[in-house]
Amino acid sequence: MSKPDDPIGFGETEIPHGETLLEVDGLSKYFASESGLLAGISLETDQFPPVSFGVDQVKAVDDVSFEITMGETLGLVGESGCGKSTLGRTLLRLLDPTDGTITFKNDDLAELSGEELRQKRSEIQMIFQDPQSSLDPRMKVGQIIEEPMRAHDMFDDEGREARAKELLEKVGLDPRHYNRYPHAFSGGQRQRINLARALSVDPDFVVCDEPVSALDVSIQAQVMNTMEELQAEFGLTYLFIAHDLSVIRHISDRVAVMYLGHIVEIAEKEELFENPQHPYTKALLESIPVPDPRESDARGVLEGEVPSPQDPPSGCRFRTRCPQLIAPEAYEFTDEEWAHARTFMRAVKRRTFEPMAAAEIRREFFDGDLPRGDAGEIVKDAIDAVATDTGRGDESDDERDGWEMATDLLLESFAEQSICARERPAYDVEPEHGTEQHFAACHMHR
Ligand SMILES: Nc1ncnc2c1ncn2[C@@H]1O[C@H](COP(=O)(O)OP(=O)(O)OP(=O)(O)O)[C@@H](O)[C@H]1O
Repeated sequence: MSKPDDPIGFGETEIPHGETLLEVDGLSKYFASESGLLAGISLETDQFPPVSFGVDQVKAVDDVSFEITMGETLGLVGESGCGKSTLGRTLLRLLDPTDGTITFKNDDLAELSGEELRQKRSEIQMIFQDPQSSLDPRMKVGQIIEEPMRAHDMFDDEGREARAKELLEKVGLDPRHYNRYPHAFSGGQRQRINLARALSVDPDFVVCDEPVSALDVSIQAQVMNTMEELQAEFGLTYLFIAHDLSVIRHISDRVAVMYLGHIVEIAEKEELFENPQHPYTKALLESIPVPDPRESDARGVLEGEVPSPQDPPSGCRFRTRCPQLIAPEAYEFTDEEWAHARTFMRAVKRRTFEPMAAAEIRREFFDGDLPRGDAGEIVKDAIDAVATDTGRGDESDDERDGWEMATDLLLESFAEQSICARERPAYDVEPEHGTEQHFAACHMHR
């Protein structure tokens, strides 16, 4: 925490350590999928007039809610494209939110504009991944660090220089390098310059977007350690975005896991790593490379592609890849029958097996026994549609072949009827480690 007599701090902030600093509620950010005159216009040959004017939107962040408390580091992790950067930028109002509120110290940032927003911006800063391109090569390090202070009319020239030099030292650089240009510094040092610049205006909250991803592993830990020291000294709160779980584990107090625009799990760090409750989190944790290659075969992998954020799955967004998709209640599946049907449905959808006779498919996927009742009839029709001896591929009069028919039949009858497709999950789980809330968006916890 910065002390009032600390020459570099501007005094205590009014929010006590551990109290809510930022609260995000129902935040969404949609992008128009294409810019230009013809964006959103599509040709539909089977209708009249053959043109539709649907606005295609990329739902990069979709109805996200969470809080960050004063002095903590919330890690935000997820695969590339899941919306992490968009969320970070929207919090800072570098992007305008489509919907929702961002309450920062009692102000709704989503509503602020003009001078009010400009004022707030000194309290929230951002550090980006690429320390190379975020530093203007024509400016000296001192000018770079002083720039935000100048923009916010802080201090006179002398005061700014004194603060810049002090900050250089605080971030682990030599204050005598004040007059050097960025190219004279290594990647890790350049990220330290970025840190000094962000801290120059004494922010409370720093959004760190993959700040160490471009650095060598050996340098990553050093920069993170410095960030932790600065956090303790200046009472900073971090939202730390990374795709690398070992980085997240190093620095976070709590962790939020993002998938396709939604937050699917939030928990204290130890709880999340030791007691993950969302199948996506489990898959991410299992995909961490292990030093012993003999173990690697046994590890789960994320199957299938991430669906398009333009047309995300209903209900749980992870359901199309989830190994634990819940059986639809309309049928009386046993656990084993459902496991077989689910595996078969995925294999047909992805066409992961060579065409074979119907009896062979039954043996391969169902141990020879189809599910009982209506579910069995559906599976039988699907098998017949793709099997070499009963396949209807050649007979179909439109472009749909047997695989497509089988895929549609199985998905519509089973996957789309699951609670996972019908309702968006949101549950609190009893934590095994610590006392913080453990949120998991998975119907297994219903
Ligand atoms: N300006 C934009 N216009 C249209 N779509 C965008 C824009 N910015 C991001 N997107 C889309 O929004 C989705 C989320 O992107 P975002 O960059 O936030 O993800 P991310 O998790 O930070 O990924 P990465 O780690 O690769 O940066 C992606 O599908 C991306 O293509």
